[in-house]
Amino acid sequence: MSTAKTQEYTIQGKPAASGITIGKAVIINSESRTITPTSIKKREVDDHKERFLESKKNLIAELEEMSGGLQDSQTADIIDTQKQIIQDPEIEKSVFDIIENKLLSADFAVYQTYCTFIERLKESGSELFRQRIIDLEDIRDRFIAEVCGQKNVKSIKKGSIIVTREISPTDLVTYYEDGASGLVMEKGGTTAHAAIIAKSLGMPCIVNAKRATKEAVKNEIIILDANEGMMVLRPSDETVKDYKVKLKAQKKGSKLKCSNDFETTDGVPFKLMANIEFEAELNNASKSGSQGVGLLRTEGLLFGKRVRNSPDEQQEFYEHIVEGIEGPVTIRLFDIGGDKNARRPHKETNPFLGWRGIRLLLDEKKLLRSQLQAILTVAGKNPGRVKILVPMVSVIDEVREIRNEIEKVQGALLSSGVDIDENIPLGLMVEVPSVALSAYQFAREIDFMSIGSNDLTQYTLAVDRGNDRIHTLFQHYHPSVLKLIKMTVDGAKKADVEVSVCGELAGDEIGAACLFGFGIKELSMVPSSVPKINELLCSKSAEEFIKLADHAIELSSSEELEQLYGEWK
Ligand SMILES: C=C(OP(=O)(O)O)C(=O)O
Repeated sequence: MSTAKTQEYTIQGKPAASGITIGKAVIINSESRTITPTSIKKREVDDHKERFLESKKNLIAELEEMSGGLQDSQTADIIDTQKQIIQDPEIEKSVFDIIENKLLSADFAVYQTYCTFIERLKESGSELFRQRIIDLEDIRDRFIAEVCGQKNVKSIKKGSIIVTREISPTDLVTYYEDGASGLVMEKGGTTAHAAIIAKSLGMPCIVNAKRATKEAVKNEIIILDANEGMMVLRPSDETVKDYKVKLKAQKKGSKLKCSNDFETTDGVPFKLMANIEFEAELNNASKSGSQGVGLLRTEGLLFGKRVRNSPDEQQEFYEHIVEGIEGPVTIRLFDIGGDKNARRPHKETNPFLGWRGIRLLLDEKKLLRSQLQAILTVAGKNPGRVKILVPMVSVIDEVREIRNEIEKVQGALLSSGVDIDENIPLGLMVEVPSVALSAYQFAREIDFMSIGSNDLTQYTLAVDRGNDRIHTLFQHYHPSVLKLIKMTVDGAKKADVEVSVCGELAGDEIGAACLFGFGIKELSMVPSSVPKINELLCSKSAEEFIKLADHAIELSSSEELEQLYGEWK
């Protein structure tokens, strides 16, 4: 609900992806727990019933996809129960009754129906029904997101600015492909997954914009100035005029290509790579001048309306990426869990510390093997170009087990006459402090290491990277994070293994300068950051970066590093 403000005013957030855009607001309220009743006309009844049935079909299909990839019987049971609930004729009867007889919208009909059932179960006080309640709440929220999602996707016009509490990366890409030009999120920090994708797509984005969905009005023109971390509501004609001038300058000034060679003033070479997840990012990645893909996130293949998880579908995707860019492509195995769990059946109290990344894949062998089969087939066709990266490693056995799995799948491919790349490099993400602290021991087991500074920061500082209440504590320049990075470099060097960084720190000026100073010669980042980091690393000698890094590691806080950098630069 909007306030009665009629004058221009701004909402301040935090810049997550730079740029300015002017467009009509599209409000997406992804927090669907309280839905207010919306009346509909008699002639709209069929449309709303149809919307319900369509959403039901999509949810069932999604659950079936999920159970196709999952093996453990507990998970299969939960999925089965959820399917039964969705297909329960009582639910459909109640939803239709609300739509037809009370003339209320499909999202509210779903909401009220599920809430009534949940209340009944709660009243029974039975411990046995507890899991049922969780299932019902989960389905209710997904159902509403699905019903509303269809409505919202249809109403997106080219140039629209998405204003939402939070959004999944796959939904964001869908809106981007429909022409959305910017993103305002009420929740999240600058390393929330959707914010990273927005940056990669070149969409201006701010996070932490309090009350944005309440204050912005659907279809009203707003200005998103992500350089200043704010959005302007009800802008005056004069403000719009000023911003149009800024927009023109932005178009002229946007530089997508590196203008320097990839070496410092004293000739020390470095590599700058791109982080991508969707085909939509490929164009920016190759235009940016990056020397390959240092991180291909693959979770997008499993969620939302883009599900493509069979080996053939995955193979097509990986091939498209490998063909679409020059240089090596590092494919990270599915990193499901944490904030990338929108459609997972298990609810966990601490998802970031739970069933995530490699932990999940080693339990879900069918899913793991289908991905390995696809990657290894593409690697066989493009020898020397594909690397495999393992997410969320915390103990050494996980690395050994995954190597074993790779060998098994390679054996099966060879016996069916498929070429393989026998020397495909296997690397691990350094995200958990246990790996950084024992870097040498881990490095001996693998071919390369890639530091995921986003997760390494969250696990070192015990700060949920997406939690807006504590976002100021998420400090990737924190001396303890830098010390762990340095320890990783030292351990890897002893084992003669290369280290790169693929977290946001690599695309950040202060971060990149220190990382290079620590001796890290490969940095992977959102494509739009490549030219800026190239310019920075080409502007000084390796010795100067080393001096900065040596000094940085002795500091006591992030603020001190920012100050030091200002003086150093
Ligand atoms: C690159 C990283 O992974 P994610 O996809 O979780 O941001 C990281 O944690 O730094």
